[in-house]
Amino acid sequence: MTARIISGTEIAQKIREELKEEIDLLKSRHGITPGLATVIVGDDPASQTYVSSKIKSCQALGIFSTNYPLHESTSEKELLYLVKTLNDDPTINGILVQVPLPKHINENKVLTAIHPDKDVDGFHPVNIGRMVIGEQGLLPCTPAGIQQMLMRSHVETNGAEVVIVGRSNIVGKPIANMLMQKAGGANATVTVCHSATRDIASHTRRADILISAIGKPRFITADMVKPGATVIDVGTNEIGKTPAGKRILCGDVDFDNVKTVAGAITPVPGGVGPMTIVILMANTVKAAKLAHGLQ
Ligand SMILES: Nc1nc2c(c(=O)[nH]1)N[C@@H](CN(C=O)c1ccc(C(=O)N[C@@H](CCC(=O)O)C(=O)O)cc1)CN2
Repeated sequence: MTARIISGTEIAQKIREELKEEIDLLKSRHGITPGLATVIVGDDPASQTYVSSKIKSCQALGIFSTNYPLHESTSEKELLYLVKTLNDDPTINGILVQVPLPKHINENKVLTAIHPDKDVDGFHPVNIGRMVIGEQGLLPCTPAGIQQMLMRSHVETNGAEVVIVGRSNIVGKPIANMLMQKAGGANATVTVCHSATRDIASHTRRADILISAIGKPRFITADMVKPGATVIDVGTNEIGKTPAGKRILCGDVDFDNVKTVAGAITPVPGGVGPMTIVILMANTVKAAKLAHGLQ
């Protein structure tokens, strides 16, 4: 048996088509063009790839985007000043500061300086709080992308055993909360494994839905997966470069072996990654509608 492939590339394309219609209507009926500001500090190649993908996605959809590539030495004070300027800019509905930031900058201080209504990453405590209590807000892109993959692929989540490996602030913790939600959520039973968890495999083998977001290449092996389980691989681990210098990626999951056990699986690349980008686009449109009292 070989697992069904859950293609983030295909699902993201479908969502992009839906968004394009929404954006065209915003423009034709209300004269509104959603605006996204992207901020990147330093020259990390992976971050540059991701921000470039976000900008290209804006251009394809007709979202106004403006990029602020800052030098590695940019001070925290200078970055906070830029964020404040963008908070006050009416043409900008969403602000994205690419993480990780250089060590001399307090990341949480910068991310919480973004106005919650422009926090299209869904990282701000106000949006995290809204998510936890089930109120409308801006959801973090990768967790919301995973939720869309599960919903649109008709993966049964109600009462499902979900095991998440990883407890980061941008994936593990928020996806755990989202999938345990009842109203509008997955209504699942959630376990979160992390660096202090003993015998991780004893948990992963229980999972109907296994989500790995730890950044360890091929960490999840076939013996760690329940036959027929749905496996969501959030890992984007660089394991080398092509002769042309392009990054070679693999996920947290040993895809070639796990796909012989799993019932459904997401690939890397082409799985969760594209969903992160398209949910960012959706959040920017949502923020634009909110700013104009249409949401
Ligand atoms: N401000 C933010 N910073 C970061 C976020 C985020 O959501 N907001 N998430 C991650 C990185 N990330 C988004 O920026 C991200 C990761 C991967 C992809 C993606 O499309 N990956 C492709 C492969 C791309 C490649 O060739 O490297 C895939 O998996 O198919 C998009 C966005 C950390 N920082």
